[in-house]
Amino acid sequence: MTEQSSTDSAMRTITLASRGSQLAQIQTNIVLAELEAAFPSTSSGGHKFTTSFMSTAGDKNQSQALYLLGGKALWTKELEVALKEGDVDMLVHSLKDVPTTLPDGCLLGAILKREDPVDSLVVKKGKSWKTLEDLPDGSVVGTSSVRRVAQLRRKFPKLQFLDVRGNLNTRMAKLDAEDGPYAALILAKAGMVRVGFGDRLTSDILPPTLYHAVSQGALGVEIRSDDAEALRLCAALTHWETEWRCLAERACLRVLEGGCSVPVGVFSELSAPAGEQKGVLKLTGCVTAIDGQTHVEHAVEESVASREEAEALGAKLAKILIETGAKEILDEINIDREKRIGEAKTADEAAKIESAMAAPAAST
Ligand SMILES: NCc1[nH]cc(CCC(=O)O)c1CC(=O)O
Repeated sequence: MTEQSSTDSAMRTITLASRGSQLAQIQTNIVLAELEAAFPSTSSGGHKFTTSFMSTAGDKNQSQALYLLGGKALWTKELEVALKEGDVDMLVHSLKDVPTTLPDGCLLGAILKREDPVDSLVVKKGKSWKTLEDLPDGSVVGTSSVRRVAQLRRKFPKLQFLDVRGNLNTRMAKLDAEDGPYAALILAKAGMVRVGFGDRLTSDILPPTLYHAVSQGALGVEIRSDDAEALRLCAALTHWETEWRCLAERACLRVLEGGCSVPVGVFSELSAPAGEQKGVLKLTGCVTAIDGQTHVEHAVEESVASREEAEALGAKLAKILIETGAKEILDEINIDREKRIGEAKTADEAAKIESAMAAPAAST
C-alpha cells in the first residue's frame, strides 16, 4: 500500500468497472455521475473517480444458448477477480445478472433506484403489430430467457420462441434483418430505455401475463467486503425502497435455486409512509415448468422495517411456492439435468451442462 492511500483516503482514486457493452458502459457512467455529484472534488482534494471496461465470458461467446454457457457467474466472475486483486474498486452490474450468493470477500455496497422492471415487446421494423396478441399464429418471438418462454408458452401456444443472443444493438439488427426469422423480441424495458431504444418498444407485457426477472431494472454496485471507504461512498447511492424490494426478490430466488436454474418471475411493491424507512411490502412470485405446462404462483404481504425483514419475506414466499408445487417443477428440471449430464459424450461437456444448469443467468 502506498503512503498516500494509507494516510489520506481522500486522495484515493476509485475505479468503477463493468463489462464493455454499450449498456454496461452507460450504466457505469450513471453510477459515476451520481458519485461525482455526491462527492464533488474540491481544490483541496476530494475523491477522484475513473472507469474501466472489460469483456467477460458472456460477451465473448454469443453463439451458444445461454443455458449451455459457463454457469451463474457468466457476467461477473472475471470482474470479481479484478475487484479482489484491487485493480478496480466498484463493479457496476445489472443486478438481475448478479448471482444471489456473492463470492467471499465481495458484497453489494449499493442498489440504485430502479427503472421500470417490466418486459416489453419490440416488433420488426415496418410491421404494424403492437402486442403479442397482434402477432399472426406461428410468428417467431426472440428471447434468450427461459423465464419468458416458459410463462408465455402457456398463454400464447400458437407463437414460437427462439433464442436470440448478443448485445442490444446486435439483437435489434437480427430483428430488423429482412430475411431474419423474428417477428418481435421481448426485452427488459430498462435496458432498452438506457441505450436509447425506448421508442422501439410497442407494448409492455405486464403481470399476470409475464412476471419479470428478480431485480430487473436495478443497478447494483459490488465492492470488496473490507473496503470501508467504498462502502461509505456507496451509502449515498442506495435507494432503500429499491434495495428492500430487490433483496426480498433475491432472497426468494436464493431459496428456490437449490442448485438448479429455474424460470422464476416476480413482482414487488413497497408502500412506505412519507419520510419513514419502513412500509408494506407485497411480493408475488411464480415458478413455471420449462414447457409451460405447470405454473405455481403466490403472493405475500407484510409490514417490514428492515432489510432483514424484507429478505425474510422473500424467503417465506419461496418456501410457500416450494410447498405448493414448485418442488415438483424443480425436481423435474433436476431430473432433466441429470439425464443430460448422463448423455454427455465427454466429461468436459458434462461439466459444462452441470455448471450451466446451476445458473440463474439462464433464467433472466
Ligand atoms: N439478461 C441480459 C440483461 N441483463 C440486464 C438487462 C437490462 C435490464 C436490466 O437492467 O434489468 C438485460 C437485457 C434484457 O434482459 O433485455
